Amino acid sequence: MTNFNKNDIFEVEIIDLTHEGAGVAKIDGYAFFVENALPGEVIEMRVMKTGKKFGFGKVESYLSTSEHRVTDINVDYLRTGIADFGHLAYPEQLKFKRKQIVDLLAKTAHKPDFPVLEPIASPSLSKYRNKASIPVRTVNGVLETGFFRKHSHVLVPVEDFFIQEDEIDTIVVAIRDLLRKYGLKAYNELENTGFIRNIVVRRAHATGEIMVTFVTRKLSFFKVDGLINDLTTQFPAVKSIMQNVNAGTGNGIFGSDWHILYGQDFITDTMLGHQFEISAPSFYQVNTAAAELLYQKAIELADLQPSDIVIDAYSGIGTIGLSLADKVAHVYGVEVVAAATDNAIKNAKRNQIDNVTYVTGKAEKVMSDWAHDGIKPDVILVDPPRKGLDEAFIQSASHVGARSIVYISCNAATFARDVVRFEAEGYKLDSVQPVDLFPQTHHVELVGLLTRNDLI
Ligand SMILES: C[S@@+](CC[C@H](N)C(=O)[O-])C[C@H]1O[C@@H](n2cnc3c(N)ncnc32)[C@H](O)[C@@H]1O
Repeated sequence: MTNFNKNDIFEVEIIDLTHEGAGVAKIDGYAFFVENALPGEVIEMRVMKTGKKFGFGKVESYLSTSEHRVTDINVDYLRTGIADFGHLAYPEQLKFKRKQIVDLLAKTAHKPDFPVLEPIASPSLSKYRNKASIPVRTVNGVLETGFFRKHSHVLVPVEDFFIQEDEIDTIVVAIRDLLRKYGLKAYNELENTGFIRNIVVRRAHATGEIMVTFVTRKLSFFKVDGLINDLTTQFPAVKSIMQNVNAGTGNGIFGSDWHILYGQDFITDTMLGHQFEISAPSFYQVNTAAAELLYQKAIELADLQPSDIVIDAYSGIGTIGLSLADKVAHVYGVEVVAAATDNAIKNAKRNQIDNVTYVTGKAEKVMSDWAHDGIKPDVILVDPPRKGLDEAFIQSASHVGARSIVYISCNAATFARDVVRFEAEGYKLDSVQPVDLFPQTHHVELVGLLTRNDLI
């Protein structure tokens, strides 16, 4: 076993990538993770840090570079994680994401070589994000907006975020300048002082309407009138300015205290031919055009019949359920964020859809209530957060006899775990279709279809 000291230099070959895009090199079986290094590349690596099981290295020089390397990427995008795969050619990003799903299904669900379909690419490879959550901090005595360096809270000032819509980058810089003009103080998380913690901007992809949320440490907002006047004069597309007060010291962006500073508390977008109100606390997919492809695929896999009862679990503002309601008899949706359910109910009315029922609650509890009430869904569509489904949800969902489960997942690891649980309850995995919602980043999205064994 080699002894490693900080600043030692080794010649190594990169043999793999971690799921977050770092290169992996091994010396005598000991793994080093190296930023900005791709499989096949031979580098001189400087040892930066070592632990019991693995260490971190830095590229000192490239002795050979990969044919799949993108050379004109700003390294700040890799350092901050804004685009941690930005140095890898897009077709290779897709291959890597597919392989991750294949590997996780092999490891966790004991399905070696499951025929995961070729990923559906995102229609846009950059400038696709319709939402930005930008931290505001003081750097060298000046209020700055940017992004934290990976695994840290050191702000790297950034003006061009590469994967966000241009209009969002422009308004973030303008807001930064207005905050400076009005002398507002950036948050200091070490001392829990200062005022502006984050700026959250959401822009409806189809309509161009913009919502700005100022996340502040306290309620009282110095010089807010001038700031709002300047901002709305400069950007007439701003339809909503919100304030969220977060006095906490944790990492969560939003607190629970919301105020309307200007206009309405929602913006409106169009997806798959329907209009959707979106409020600030509600989830809304960040890559609208790719999300439309994902939802279309999910609806296609559901193979809906006019007499079907569908459950849309983790329904957010109703995007999926309302997009399929005209094909079925009734849709029941459940979502834990009340503001999102409120949007879903209004969105149903706005689109003259009356065969839907949306409730606020935890999916695991409401699914069991529905089962007790005798609701017999034909299809259960789930779209949970990264932690996947609760065991209780899988139990109740499996006992109501739905012919299929359409599972949209943003985390292949929890998806693979939940496939095992559904299989124990009599379902079988039929297909897995990755859809790339997050080009240039490590994030993976997929839709899987499970069908009941006894129906085959
Ligand atoms: C990935 S989003 C999907 C939202 C929606 N289907 C869409 O595509 O816009 C997951 C949603 O699940 C909600 N959620 C999280 N935990 C939940 C729970 N235990 N029960 C119900 N909804 C939950 C979140 O608030 C969020 O709206």
